[in-house]
Amino acid sequence: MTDHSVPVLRWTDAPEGPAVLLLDQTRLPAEEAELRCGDVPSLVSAIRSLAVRGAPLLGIAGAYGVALAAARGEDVPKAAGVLAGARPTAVNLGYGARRVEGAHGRAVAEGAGPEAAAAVALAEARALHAEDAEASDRMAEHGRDLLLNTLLGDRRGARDLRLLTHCNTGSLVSGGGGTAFAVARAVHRAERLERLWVDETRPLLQGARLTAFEAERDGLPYSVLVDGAAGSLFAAGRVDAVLIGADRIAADGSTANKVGSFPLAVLARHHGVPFLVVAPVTTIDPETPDGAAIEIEQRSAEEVTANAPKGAEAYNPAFDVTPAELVTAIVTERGVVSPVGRDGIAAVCSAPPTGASRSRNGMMNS
Ligand SMILES: CSC[C@@H](O)[C@@H](O)C(=O)COP(=O)(O)O
Repeated sequence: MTDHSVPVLRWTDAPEGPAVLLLDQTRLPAEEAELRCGDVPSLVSAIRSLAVRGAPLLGIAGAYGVALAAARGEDVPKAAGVLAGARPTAVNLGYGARRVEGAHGRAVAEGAGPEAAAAVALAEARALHAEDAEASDRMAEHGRDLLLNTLLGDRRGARDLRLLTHCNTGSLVSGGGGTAFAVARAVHRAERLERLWVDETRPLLQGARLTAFEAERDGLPYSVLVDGAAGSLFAAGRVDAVLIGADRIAADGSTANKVGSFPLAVLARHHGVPFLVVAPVTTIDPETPDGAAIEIEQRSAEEVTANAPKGAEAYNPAFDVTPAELVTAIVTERGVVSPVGRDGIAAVCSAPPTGASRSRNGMMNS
């Protein structure tokens, strides 16, 4: 995993009181600066500005945010609601906030005083943080084995892999090594990565600024490309698989991820290339029946109109939805879902938390 001189996210009790400390991702790669969020409004602002971002890390931030409200003696359900709504698409944010709210509420119901209940909330946030780190390791193993042994092992022979990724999905978005990027890193450590193609990821450049930063740090061979160049790479036969993360996976396997992911899935299908989604089970939302039901965050026009005439209007969705039928497999910490559909999604959701992958109900061993 990438070592950051400033930790991606940590809790502090001292000296000025409890706070969530963040590596400010808006300032990368130029500067590794720490941002102190001493109350829920400042954390919500950091979430909205993408100082802290990426689905699993948003879950961790939401969890610590609720612990922060509890430590400050504030209205915990209200804080959880505000945090959960700060960005609508990434389901982990609400999951983390609501999980800690639940632990705090149960402690209060059992008679805990404010300090004891706040300690329970913090312990729950820490547990979620540790679980996410563990999940990264398992996803990396499952994804690497799926690529090297199952999907591409026979077809590609001994040739090393050219993997294409979009947005940023490494240790900057996780308590551990990340999701899709963690798989690329594992392939690299297996000495089977020829190249990681890094989409720059318009408009906020999470690929060019953040994934390239992580690839550089971890020594992966990589190239940055503008998002629109992916088609010519596929046409030239220079992509062996696409790896992306997810912000929300619906019950049918349809996947919301950074805008520009869906066109990659179409390209991958056209060229017969596997398209893999790598995400922890916490990113699956069984309450969302299908892709059409996923709320897509719309962002400000200013993010895309810097070079347009004054007053230009914009269409700026943060995410798009890839239909389940275009996803070759979903790699989770509990195993791999393939084919992707309701049965496989239901099976992985009910699999034991650290269990090995299974070979029934649409899940296959990797
Ligand atoms: C493991 S991260 C998966 C997704 O959260 C990631 O691909 C993504 O789209 C992040 O979007 P962002 O708007 O930068 O938070």
